[in-house]
Amino acid sequence: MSDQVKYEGSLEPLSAAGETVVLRAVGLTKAYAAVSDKAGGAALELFRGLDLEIHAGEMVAIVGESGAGKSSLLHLLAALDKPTAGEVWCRDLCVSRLTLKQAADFRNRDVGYVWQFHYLLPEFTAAENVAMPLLARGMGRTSALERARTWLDEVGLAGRAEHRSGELSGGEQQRVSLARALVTEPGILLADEPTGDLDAKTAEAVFSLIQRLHEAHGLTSVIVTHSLEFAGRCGRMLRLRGGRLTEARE
Ligand SMILES: Nc1ncnc2c1ncn2[C@@H]1O[C@H](COP(=O)(O)OP(=O)(O)OP(=O)(O)O)[C@@H](O)[C@H]1O
Repeated sequence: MSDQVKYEGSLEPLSAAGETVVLRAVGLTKAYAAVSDKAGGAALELFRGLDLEIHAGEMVAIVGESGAGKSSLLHLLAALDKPTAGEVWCRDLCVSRLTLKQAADFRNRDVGYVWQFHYLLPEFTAAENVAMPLLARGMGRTSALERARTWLDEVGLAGRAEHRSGELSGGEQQRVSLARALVTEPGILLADEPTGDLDAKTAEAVFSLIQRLHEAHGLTSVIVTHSLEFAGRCGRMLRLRGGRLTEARE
Protein backbone atom coordinates (compact mmCIF):
# COMPACT_ATOMS: atom_id res chain seq x y z
CA MET A 1 0.00 0.00 0.00
CA SER A 2 1.44 3.31 -1.03
CA ASP A 3 1.15 6.22 1.34
CA GLN A 4 0.39 8.42 -1.64
CA VAL A 5 -2.98 6.79 -2.22
CA LYS A 6 -5.43 8.64 -0.06
CA TYR A 7 -9.05 7.77 0.42
CA GLU A 8 -11.09 10.72 -0.81
CA GLY A 9 -14.51 9.80 0.56
CA SER A 10 -17.73 9.83 -1.40
CA LEU A 11 -17.61 10.41 -5.09
CA GLU A 12 -17.91 13.85 -6.62
CA PRO A 13 -17.93 14.55 -10.35
CA LEU A 14 -14.39 15.28 -11.52
CA SER A 15 -15.47 17.75 -14.12
CA ALA A 16 -18.69 19.49 -14.90
CA ALA A 17 -18.17 19.10 -18.64
CA GLY A 18 -18.69 15.94 -20.65
CA GLU A 19 -18.65 12.34 -19.53
CA THR A 20 -17.04 11.39 -16.28
CA VAL A 21 -15.19 8.11 -15.98
CA VAL A 22 -16.29 6.50 -12.74
CA LEU A 23 -14.43 3.19 -13.02
CA ARG A 24 -11.25 2.66 -14.97
CA ALA A 25 -9.13 -0.45 -15.31
CA VAL A 26 -5.66 0.07 -16.71
CA GLY A 27 -3.50 -2.83 -17.89
CA LEU A 28 -5.40 -5.18 -15.62
CA THR A 29 -3.99 -8.69 -15.29
CA LYS A 30 -5.36 -11.42 -13.07
CA ALA A 31 -3.73 -14.78 -12.54
CA TYR A 32 -4.31 -17.30 -9.78
CA ALA A 33 -1.20 -19.03 -8.55
CA ALA A 34 -1.34 -22.78 -8.14
CA VAL A 35 -0.82 -24.08 -4.62
CA SER A 36 2.07 -26.13 -5.93
CA ASP A 37 4.14 -25.67 -9.07
CA LYS A 38 4.63 -29.42 -9.37
CA ALA A 39 3.07 -31.36 -12.29
CA GLY A 40 0.15 -29.41 -13.77
CA GLY A 41 0.39 -26.68 -11.16
CA ALA A 42 0.89 -23.73 -13.47
CA ALA A 43 -0.73 -20.41 -12.64
CA LEU A 44 -4.11 -19.73 -14.25
CA GLU A 45 -4.08 -16.41 -16.10
CA LEU A 46 -7.58 -15.10 -16.75
CA PHE A 47 -6.74 -11.84 -18.51
CA ARG A 48 -3.72 -9.67 -19.21
CA GLY A 49 -3.41 -5.96 -19.88
CA LEU A 50 -7.13 -5.36 -19.89
CA ASP A 51 -8.36 -1.75 -20.18
CA LEU A 52 -11.86 -0.62 -19.32
CA GLU A 53 -13.68 2.66 -18.78
CA ILE A 54 -17.15 2.96 -17.33
CA HIS A 55 -18.82 6.35 -17.39
CA ALA A 56 -21.18 7.93 -14.90
CA GLY A 57 -24.72 6.68 -15.33
CA GLU A 58 -23.85 3.75 -17.58
CA MET A 59 -25.44 0.34 -17.08
CA VAL A 60 -22.91 -2.12 -18.43
CA ALA A 61 -23.42 -5.86 -18.80
CA ILE A 62 -20.48 -8.26 -18.77
CA VAL A 63 -21.16 -11.56 -20.49
CA GLY A 64 -18.93 -14.51 -21.26
CA GLU A 65 -18.66 -18.23 -20.85
CA SER A 66 -18.44 -19.83 -17.46
CA GLY A 67 -14.86 -19.58 -16.21
CA ALA A 68 -13.99 -16.61 -18.44
CA GLY A 69 -13.21 -14.51 -15.37
CA LYS A 70 -16.29 -12.26 -15.08
CA SER A 71 -16.60 -12.62 -11.30
CA SER A 72 -12.87 -12.17 -10.89
CA LEU A 73 -13.07 -8.91 -12.85
CA LEU A 74 -15.99 -7.67 -10.76
CA HIS A 75 -14.08 -8.51 -7.57
CA LEU A 76 -11.20 -6.33 -8.78
CA LEU A 77 -13.57 -3.43 -9.54
CA ALA A 78 -14.99 -3.74 -6.01
CA ALA A 79 -11.57 -3.96 -4.35
CA LEU A 80 -12.51 -7.42 -3.10
CA ASP A 81 -9.29 -8.74 -4.62
CA LYS A 82 -5.98 -7.38 -5.90
CA PRO A 83 -4.88 -7.56 -9.52
CA THR A 84 -1.72 -9.42 -10.44
CA ALA A 85 -0.74 -6.33 -12.43
CA GLY A 86 -2.37 -3.10 -13.50
CA GLU A 87 -4.70 -0.83 -11.58
CA VAL A 88 -8.34 -0.10 -10.94
CA TRP A 89 -9.37 3.48 -10.38
CA CYS A 90 -12.64 4.81 -9.07
CA ARG A 91 -12.52 8.44 -10.15
CA ASP A 92 -9.34 9.68 -8.45
CA LEU A 93 -8.99 6.80 -6.02
CA CYS A 94 -6.69 3.90 -6.85
CA VAL A 95 -8.82 1.12 -5.37
CA SER A 96 -6.37 -1.64 -6.24
CA ARG A 97 -3.82 -0.17 -3.83
CA LEU A 98 -6.08 0.22 -0.81
CA THR A 99 -5.42 -1.58 2.43
CA LEU A 100 -8.05 -4.09 3.55
CA LYS A 101 -9.60 -1.51 5.87
CA GLN A 102 -9.61 1.21 3.21
CA ALA A 103 -11.12 -1.22 0.71
CA ALA A 104 -13.88 -2.06 3.19
CA ASP A 105 -14.56 1.67 3.68
CA PHE A 106 -14.58 2.19 -0.10
CA ARG A 107 -17.19 -0.54 -0.55
CA ASN A 108 -19.27 0.67 2.38
CA ARG A 109 -19.42 4.21 1.00
CA ASP A 110 -19.24 3.96 -2.74
CA VAL A 111 -20.21 0.47 -3.92
CA GLY A 112 -23.35 -1.59 -3.62
CA TYR A 113 -22.48 -5.22 -4.29
CA VAL A 114 -25.00 -7.92 -5.08
CA TRP A 115 -23.99 -11.57 -5.23
CA GLN A 116 -25.70 -14.41 -7.06
CA PHE A 117 -26.43 -15.91 -3.66
CA HIS A 118 -27.88 -13.30 -1.32
CA TYR A 119 -25.77 -14.06 1.80
CA LEU A 120 -28.44 -12.68 4.12
CA LEU A 121 -28.33 -13.72 7.77
CA PRO A 122 -31.39 -16.00 8.02
CA GLU A 123 -32.10 -15.45 11.74
CA PHE A 124 -32.19 -11.67 11.37
CA THR A 125 -35.16 -9.78 10.00
CA ALA A 126 -35.13 -8.28 6.54
CA ALA A 127 -34.83 -4.80 8.09
CA GLU A 128 -31.90 -5.88 10.29
CA ASN A 129 -30.11 -7.37 7.28
CA VAL A 130 -30.58 -4.20 5.25
CA ALA A 131 -29.43 -2.07 8.18
CA MET A 132 -26.11 -3.97 8.57
CA PRO A 133 -23.95 -1.70 6.33
CA LEU A 134 -25.26 1.35 8.20
CA LEU A 135 -24.55 -0.21 11.59
CA ALA A 136 -21.08 -1.13 10.31
CA ARG A 137 -20.37 2.53 9.64
CA GLY A 138 -21.53 3.51 13.12
CA MET A 139 -25.09 4.72 12.55
CA GLY A 140 -27.42 4.26 15.53
CA ARG A 141 -29.75 1.25 15.45
CA THR A 142 -33.02 3.23 15.33
CA SER A 143 -31.92 5.43 12.42
CA ALA A 144 -30.39 2.48 10.58
CA LEU A 145 -33.57 0.42 10.87
CA GLU A 146 -35.68 3.37 9.82
CA ARG A 147 -33.60 3.86 6.68
CA ALA A 148 -33.61 0.10 6.04
CA ARG A 149 -37.42 0.07 6.10
CA THR A 150 -37.50 2.90 3.56
CA TRP A 151 -35.33 0.80 1.27
CA LEU A 152 -37.44 -2.29 1.78
CA ASP A 153 -40.41 -0.18 0.71
CA GLU A 154 -38.43 0.89 -2.36
CA VAL A 155 -37.86 -2.75 -3.40
CA GLY A 156 -41.51 -3.64 -2.78
CA LEU A 157 -41.08 -5.42 0.53
CA ALA A 158 -42.44 -2.96 3.07
CA GLY A 159 -44.75 -5.65 4.44
CA ARG A 160 -41.90 -8.11 5.08
CA ALA A 161 -39.52 -5.85 7.01
CA GLU A 162 -40.01 -7.67 10.31
CA HIS A 163 -39.88 -11.18 8.86
CA ARG A 164 -36.76 -13.30 9.21
CA SER A 165 -34.88 -13.27 5.92
CA GLY A 166 -34.70 -17.08 6.03
CA GLU A 167 -38.49 -17.15 5.68
CA LEU A 168 -38.54 -15.16 2.43
CA SER A 169 -38.65 -16.54 -1.10
CA GLY A 170 -35.56 -16.49 -3.32
CA GLY A 171 -36.80 -13.46 -5.25
CA GLU A 172 -37.67 -11.62 -2.04
CA GLN A 173 -34.25 -12.44 -0.59
CA GLN A 174 -32.59 -11.00 -3.67
CA ARG A 175 -34.71 -7.84 -3.30
CA VAL A 176 -33.54 -7.57 0.31
CA SER A 177 -29.93 -7.95 -0.81
CA LEU A 178 -30.49 -5.14 -3.34
CA ALA A 179 -31.86 -2.94 -0.57
CA ARG A 180 -28.84 -3.85 1.59
CA ALA A 181 -26.50 -2.98 -1.31
CA LEU A 182 -28.09 0.42 -1.84
CA VAL A 183 -29.03 1.48 1.70
CA THR A 184 -25.74 3.38 2.01
CA GLU A 185 -26.64 5.30 -1.17
CA PRO A 186 -23.51 4.39 -3.12
CA GLY A 187 -22.91 5.75 -6.61
CA ILE A 188 -21.97 2.36 -8.03
CA LEU A 189 -23.86 -0.92 -8.22
CA LEU A 190 -21.91 -4.08 -9.01
CA ALA A 191 -24.00 -7.21 -9.41
CA ASP A 192 -22.64 -10.69 -10.05
CA GLU A 193 -25.32 -12.80 -11.72
CA PRO A 194 -28.01 -11.27 -9.52
CA THR A 195 -30.74 -13.32 -11.21
CA GLY A 196 -28.72 -16.51 -11.62
CA ASP A 197 -30.47 -18.41 -8.82
CA LEU A 198 -34.02 -17.39 -9.76
CA ASP A 199 -36.72 -18.86 -12.00
CA ALA A 200 -37.44 -16.98 -15.24
CA LYS A 201 -40.39 -14.95 -13.96
CA THR A 202 -38.70 -13.94 -10.72
CA ALA A 203 -35.47 -13.19 -12.57
CA GLU A 204 -37.38 -10.84 -14.87
CA ALA A 205 -38.92 -9.03 -11.89
CA VAL A 206 -35.55 -8.66 -10.13
CA PHE A 207 -33.77 -7.48 -13.29
CA SER A 208 -36.53 -4.92 -13.95
CA LEU A 209 -36.14 -3.73 -10.36
CA ILE A 210 -32.37 -3.31 -10.87
CA GLN A 211 -33.06 -1.28 -14.02
CA ARG A 212 -35.55 0.91 -12.17
CA LEU A 213 -33.18 1.48 -9.22
CA HIS A 214 -30.33 2.25 -11.62
CA GLU A 215 -32.42 4.97 -13.28
CA ALA A 216 -34.08 6.33 -10.15
CA HIS A 217 -30.83 6.70 -8.21
CA GLY A 218 -28.55 7.78 -11.05
CA LEU A 219 -26.30 4.78 -10.48
CA THR A 220 -23.34 3.58 -12.48
CA SER A 221 -23.93 -0.15 -12.75
CA VAL A 222 -21.99 -3.21 -13.89
CA ILE A 223 -23.99 -6.41 -14.13
CA VAL A 224 -22.44 -9.80 -14.78
CA THR A 225 -25.02 -12.03 -16.38
CA HIS A 226 -25.42 -15.18 -18.44
CA SER A 227 -28.66 -13.82 -19.85
CA LEU A 228 -28.14 -12.20 -23.24
CA GLU A 229 -31.70 -10.93 -22.99
CA PHE A 230 -30.94 -8.98 -19.79
CA ALA A 231 -27.54 -7.91 -21.14
CA GLY A 232 -29.28 -6.57 -24.23
CA ARG A 233 -31.37 -4.31 -22.02
CA CYS A 234 -28.25 -2.69 -20.55
CA GLY A 235 -26.84 0.39 -22.27
CA ARG A 236 -23.63 -1.44 -23.13
CA MET A 237 -22.62 -5.08 -23.37
CA LEU A 238 -19.04 -6.29 -22.95
CA ARG A 239 -17.88 -9.84 -23.61
CA LEU A 240 -14.98 -11.40 -21.73
CA ARG A 241 -13.49 -14.17 -23.84
CA GLY A 242 -10.01 -15.61 -24.04
CA GLY A 243 -8.71 -12.94 -21.66
CA ARG A 244 -9.98 -10.07 -23.82
CA LEU A 245 -12.82 -7.69 -23.15
CA THR A 246 -14.65 -6.49 -26.25
CA GLU A 247 -17.80 -4.52 -26.98
CA ALA A 248 -20.37 -7.23 -27.70
CA ARG A 249 -22.38 -4.81 -29.82
CA GLU A 250 -21.39 -1.49 -31.34
N1 LIG B 1 -9.51 -17.74 -5.69
C1 LIG B 1 -9.27 -18.48 -6.77
N2 LIG B 1 -8.19 -19.28 -6.83
C2 LIG B 1 -7.92 -20.02 -7.92
N3 LIG B 1 -8.69 -20.03 -9.03
C3 LIG B 1 -9.79 -19.25 -9.03
C4 LIG B 1 -10.14 -18.44 -7.92
N4 LIG B 1 -11.29 -17.77 -8.21
C5 LIG B 1 -11.62 -18.16 -9.45
N5 LIG B 1 -10.73 -19.05 -9.95
C6 LIG B 1 -10.75 -19.65 -11.27
O1 LIG B 1 -10.73 -18.61 -12.24
C7 LIG B 1 -11.55 -18.96 -13.34
C8 LIG B 1 -12.53 -17.85 -13.58
O2 LIG B 1 -13.46 -17.82 -12.48
P1 LIG B 1 -14.60 -16.72 -12.40
O3 LIG B 1 -15.50 -17.11 -11.28
O4 LIG B 1 -14.01 -15.37 -12.38
O5 LIG B 1 -15.31 -16.96 -13.81
P2 LIG B 1 -16.79 -16.54 -14.31
O6 LIG B 1 -16.63 -16.07 -15.72
O7 LIG B 1 -17.40 -15.59 -13.35
O8 LIG B 1 -17.53 -17.93 -14.27
P3 LIG B 1 -19.08 -18.27 -13.99
O9 LIG B 1 -19.86 -17.66 -15.12
O10 LIG B 1 -19.13 -19.77 -13.99
O11 LIG B 1 -19.43 -17.68 -12.65
C9 LIG B 1 -12.20 -20.29 -13.02
O12 LIG B 1 -11.45 -21.30 -13.70
C10 LIG B 1 -12.03 -20.42 -11.52
O13 LIG B 1 -11.89 -21.76 -11.13
